[in-house]
Amino acid sequence: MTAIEIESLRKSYGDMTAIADLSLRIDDGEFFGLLGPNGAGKTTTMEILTGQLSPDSGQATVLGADPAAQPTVVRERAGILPEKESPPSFMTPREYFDFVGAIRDIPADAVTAQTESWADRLGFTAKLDTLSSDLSRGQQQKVMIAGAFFHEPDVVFIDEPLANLDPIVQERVKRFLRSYRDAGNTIVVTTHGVDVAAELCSRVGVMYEGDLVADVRPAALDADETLLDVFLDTVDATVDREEQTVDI
Ligand SMILES: Nc1ncnc2c1ncn2[C@@H]1O[C@H](COP(=O)(O)OP(=O)(O)OP(=O)(O)O)[C@@H](O)[C@H]1O
Repeated sequence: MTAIEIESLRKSYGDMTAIADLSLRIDDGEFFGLLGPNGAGKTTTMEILTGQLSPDSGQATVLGADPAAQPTVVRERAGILPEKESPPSFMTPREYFDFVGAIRDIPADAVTAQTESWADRLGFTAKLDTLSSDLSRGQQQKVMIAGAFFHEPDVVFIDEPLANLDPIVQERVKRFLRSYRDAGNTIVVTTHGVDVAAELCSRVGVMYEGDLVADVRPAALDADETLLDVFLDTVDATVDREEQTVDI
């Protein structure tokens, strides 16, 4: 089954083309990584898939629903962790989780169980009743990760999941993400961490100037080839091709 389908997607900001004719299919149960240099269009793609932005043309569907036309359908079934998002400064993590539980319609006892289990898993039990404004950036990131999974979404969109986390917590988050995918869920991450993508993802798409320029299965790479090699070679080859086109 297809979890995410993108067909001839285009999005510009004024004269700036952020997404140029992007097509991509992600199957149920894939752990998909979106890589690309700064400005490649990764965040714009994620924002379209999560219903935060409408495309200029083309189609995108998430679990069969159009995020632009049916944003609440997508938000109900998807977990979203945008880049640089923090829990509200005026709430404690416990209050934030109660809030997430309320808007997600999760029974109170399940919210309590999830709160305790996530605080234990990521090591912030002692901070559950501290105002978020008094948490470190990494502690805030832990709270946001937990909140994205509270309603056990079928599809999760995560921007830089390991940002600001110490190495011990990074390992715990990686282990959790693998187990979540092994349970049949679909995960889409955007990251600049090529090593992280190689380690976690079953499939990696490389974007450059709004287009997909490589589609790689890290496990299928030759022993003497790394994902970083593929990434650098693909981007270099695309830049060369464009420069030649301009010369002609
Ligand atoms: N609101 C906006 N207004 C104008 N231009 C924008 C806006 N948002 C993004 N862009 C431009 O669109 C292009 C794609 O941006 P996007 O944020 O999707 O890239 P990205 O791959 O996520 O980059 P990064 O890795 O740096 O986060 C960039 O050239 C960016 O400057």
